[in-house]
Amino acid sequence: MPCDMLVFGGTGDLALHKLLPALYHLHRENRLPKAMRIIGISRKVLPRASYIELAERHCRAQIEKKDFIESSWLSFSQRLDYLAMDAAQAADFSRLTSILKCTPEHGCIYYLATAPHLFESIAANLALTGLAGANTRIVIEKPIGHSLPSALNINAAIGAAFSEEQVFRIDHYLGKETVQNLMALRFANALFEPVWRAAHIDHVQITVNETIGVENRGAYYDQAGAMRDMLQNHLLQLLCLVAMEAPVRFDADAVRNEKVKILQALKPISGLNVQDKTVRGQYVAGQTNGHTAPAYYFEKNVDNDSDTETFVAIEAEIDNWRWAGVPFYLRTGKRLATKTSEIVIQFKPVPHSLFSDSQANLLVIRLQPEERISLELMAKTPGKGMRLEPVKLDINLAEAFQDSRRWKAYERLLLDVIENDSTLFMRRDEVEAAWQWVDPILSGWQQHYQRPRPYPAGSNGPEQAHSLLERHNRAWHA
Ligand SMILES: NC(=O)C1=CN([C@@H]2O[C@H](COP(=O)(O)OP(=O)(O)OC[C@H]3O[C@@H](n4cnc5c(N)ncnc54)[C@H](OP(=O)(O)O)[C@@H]3O)[C@@H](O)[C@H]2O)C=CC1
Ligand SMILES: O=C1O[C@H](COP(=O)(O)O)[C@@H](O)[C@H](O)[C@H]1O
Repeated sequence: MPCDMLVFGGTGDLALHKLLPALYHLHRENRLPKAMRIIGISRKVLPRASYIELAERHCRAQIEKKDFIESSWLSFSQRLDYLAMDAAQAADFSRLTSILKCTPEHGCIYYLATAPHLFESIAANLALTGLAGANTRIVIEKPIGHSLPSALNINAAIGAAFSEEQVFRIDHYLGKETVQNLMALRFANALFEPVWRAAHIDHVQITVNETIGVENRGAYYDQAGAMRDMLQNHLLQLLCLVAMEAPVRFDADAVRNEKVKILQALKPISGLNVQDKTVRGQYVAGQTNGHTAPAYYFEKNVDNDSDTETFVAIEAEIDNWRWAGVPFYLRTGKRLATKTSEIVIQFKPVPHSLFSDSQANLLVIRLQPEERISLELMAKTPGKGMRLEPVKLDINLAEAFQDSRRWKAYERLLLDVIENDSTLFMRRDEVEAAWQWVDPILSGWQQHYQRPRPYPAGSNGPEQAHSLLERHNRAWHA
């Protein structure tokens, strides 16, 4: 169906760095509906030509030189338009009716790339203006709220204006190729299913380490912290994909039914337990990428006495038959030594070892910086005697599929919205179940763990995050 896309927050960081470059790629590959217009919206008064200049400047910086084709940009820019309005003001929405064609034959996608406090009023005003009909969709960004009550309010307000099928709650980690490959690995190969359970798996690690600090997002981040910014959404979604049962079909409801069961089975962590099961950290000054990075509390728009965590590690457990007794170690943080996102499945050792140097198998699913899947197996070293060493069965996904361009997460997800496929988006009950687990940890922190542990920028995080595993004779995958 032909449609237009309205990007509320069209001059913001997300729109300029992620959404417009992704839409450009889709345009260049002829994936966008023919006459689809992309209309940026924010309060700043800007002529259309200046918006196009702003978009071009950012797209040129984001897109690889070889992919930025002048003629493609020119035709893409013809799709771009801009409207200055205040999305908090109901009266301003009447301006949309004159520029939008919301008919049964022509749809409209509303992408809310604004702060979450605007979500409720935007949804309500779109409905009041008659712009929330069946041919429309609304996309909202994580984090959805900052707690369960606020998420319930946002979901209720969105739900009052749009039906659940029209709502796309985006978590860009689900758009990453290797994350989708995790489903292929688990459910398209007979090999892993028999061993994918407590009897054979010692523990699972999910790591999303970043080298960047809070950049220009201090005002938002200081209110959110690593728990709300990353763990409540991206890491819990990864955990769901590792742990869920096989869905009966690969469709939105079947996949999301299985994911929500995992979130509901997470063993609660609350009260004093947070001191045992979680680690909060905050970076202080240190060396990163050859320069000195300031302490978090000296970053722009961050409170000088901030208690916000820039690092979190958790030992989580899933109370169900498949996973009883298997710890899932989650960690994420900013200003760490390396940018690494990976899922590590540590298998149990063989039940009876014939060889003194045998080690348990390890499956590493690397999302970033490169996409690869590697399985460490024990093998005999050449020559006399039975000396064993781990060797890797290693698939570099970029090399395995050399002929195809690797899609960025937002490209895949934006196309899914356009094609009305919500399989890789979070359903309302998933978001609420995730907050249900996270909220008691946040209140446990307030009462029993207010001060985060300091760690130098450029390090591997606070010492306590290592002790979390070492006390059980385990270690984070290096
Ligand atoms: N940046 C990122 O990488 C990511 C962001 N997100 C989420 O995306 C959303 C946007 O984040 P981000 O782009 O960083 O935020 P920014 O602060 O960079 O951008 C906010 C945008 O909203 C506009 N805006 C603010 N108030 C209004 C208003 N009343 N009416 C109309 N427009 C308004 C701003 O323009 P103006 O002030 O001119 O009105 C600006 O264009 C947030 O929910 C964030 O959590 C999620 C994942 C990653
Ligand atoms: O959602 C977010 O994700 C980014 C990390 O995304 P990645 O794709 O670069 O791994 C993070 O920097 C940001 O704080 C957070 O809001």
